[in-house]
Amino acid sequence: MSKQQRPKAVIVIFGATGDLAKRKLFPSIYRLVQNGKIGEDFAVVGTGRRQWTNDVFRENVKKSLGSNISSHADLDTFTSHFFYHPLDVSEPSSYLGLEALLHELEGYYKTGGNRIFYLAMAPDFFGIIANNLKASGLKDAAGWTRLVIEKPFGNDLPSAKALNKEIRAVFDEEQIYRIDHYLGKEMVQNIEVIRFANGIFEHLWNNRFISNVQITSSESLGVEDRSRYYDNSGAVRDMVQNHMLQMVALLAMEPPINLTTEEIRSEKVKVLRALRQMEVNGVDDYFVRGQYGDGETGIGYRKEAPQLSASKTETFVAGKIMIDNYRWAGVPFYIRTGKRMAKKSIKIVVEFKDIPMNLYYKNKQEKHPNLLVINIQPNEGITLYLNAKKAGAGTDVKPIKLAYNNNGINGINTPEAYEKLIYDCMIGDMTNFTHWNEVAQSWSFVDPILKLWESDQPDFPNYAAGSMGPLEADKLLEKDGFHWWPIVED
Ligand SMILES: NC(=O)C1=CN([C@@H]2O[C@H](COP(=O)(O)OP(=O)(O)OC[C@H]3O[C@@H](n4cnc5c(N)ncnc54)[C@H](OP(=O)(O)O)[C@@H]3O)[C@@H](O)[C@H]2O)C=CC1
Ligand SMILES: O=C1O[C@H](COP(=O)(O)O)[C@@H](O)[C@H](O)[C@H]1O
Repeated sequence: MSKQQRPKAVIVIFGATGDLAKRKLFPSIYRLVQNGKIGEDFAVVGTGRRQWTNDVFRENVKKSLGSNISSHADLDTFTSHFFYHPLDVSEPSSYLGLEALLHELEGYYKTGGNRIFYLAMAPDFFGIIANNLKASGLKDAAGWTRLVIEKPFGNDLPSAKALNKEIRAVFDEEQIYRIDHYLGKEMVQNIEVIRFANGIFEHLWNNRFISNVQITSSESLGVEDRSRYYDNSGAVRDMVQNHMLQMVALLAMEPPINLTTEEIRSEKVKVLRALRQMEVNGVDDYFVRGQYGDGETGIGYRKEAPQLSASKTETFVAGKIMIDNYRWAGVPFYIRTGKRMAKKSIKIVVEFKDIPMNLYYKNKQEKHPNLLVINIQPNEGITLYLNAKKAGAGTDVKPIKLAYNNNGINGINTPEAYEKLIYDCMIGDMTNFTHWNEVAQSWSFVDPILKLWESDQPDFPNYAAGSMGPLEADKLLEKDGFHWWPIVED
């Protein structure tokens, strides 16, 4: 990429002393610079209430990169682009000094007056920050201004609508980048290509040939030091409303008429609109929840922090999602996600229907349906499970697999999701960010689950740390004649 094409901007991170900035944002910006995607024309301004200096901030940025650095000289040059401005976001006067700093940096780094405001903070602050960016004049930059908003966007549909109204009073929809980092994952982006660039799949991609789809995002970690946030959120808000439903939308959408942001988003919205809406008293037929107790891999959720001792927050969700449209009528999309499960894995299994008559199995009850597995993490790739003849005499069958592994050199995955999304924001590509209509439809789908689960008393804990979740999650599929395909690393 020539130097002229590299995007230029000052990136202001609200919440720069927090976990997300440290674990994801700084390392991603570093890699973008290392890979030549951004050049010299950038600066990062970190904010938080902590009274840090530029030097302290730069030390923290360095630490966040761990051992993933090419040389110490490069590192000093890199962190010299980082500046810290202490600020309490709810205090309008604290924004004044920020404008002066941005002005100075824009002159020095020749960023064309382009500004990204990245809100890496709790959602309660999103509206306040947007209003203060307007009141202080910070949003009226000489170049373009973009607002990146972390999830969760609201707490339910009414609060999301209120938040959206507040933000839209300041920013246009085209300036709002609602980030869902799953949309930056290589293999999540690959779903569209696997589907629409392969005749052998696309023609079979419907209710005549697919019996069910299973999407798992299991984590081996618990809530770590995020329990304050997590306990008010739970797995439905934290994972289902956003990441899991986005994967459902990509798997189920119709081919867009072209690859523009508008067309792709609009196809996803159509799927989300077609999700079968549950009544509160019908949720139990479709969704089950869990919370981990003591187990092989650790202590129970309620013991992780004093304020969790009687928590009824779900750390696991499994659900059956029906898409009531022509292509998908009758095909369950099962999802499950949870903390402290047996392993970290993100995987999609597309199970194809059985052939009408089974000539080759010895045992007529035996079934080896064809599966297309999309491995998202930790391995990236696709595996197709087929049946073939056992070598030797006779026509006995054995399942075989064709596997494609997308991992980079030495098993290092392709660019980190945040790296791609920060870059997309810098070049103004909103395709892999969620439009308000997607967010609203997703809340509308999960709201009945939240309503029911907030109103009754669950029997927690109901799964052991290190397991694949509660028995109810297995029963959910068994009653339809299916079972979860085991999570093996293909
Ligand atoms: N961490 C993660 O893995 C992920 C996080 N997210 C989302 O990212 C966002 C941030 O999460 P995370 O980094 O974990 O949160 P943290 O609690 O680690 O960080 C919160 C940040 O907000 C700052 N802050 C809090 N109150 C104020 C205030 N009044 N004025 C100025 N700054 C303030 C804190 O700085 P200080 O203490 O210095 O004031 C800190 O930098 C959330 O929306 C979360 O849902 C999304 C996906 C994953
Ligand atoms: O958004 C979130 O995602 C992470 C899981 O992300 P992954 O890329 O590691 O699959 C989850 O741990 C966190 O609770 C949630 O807020």
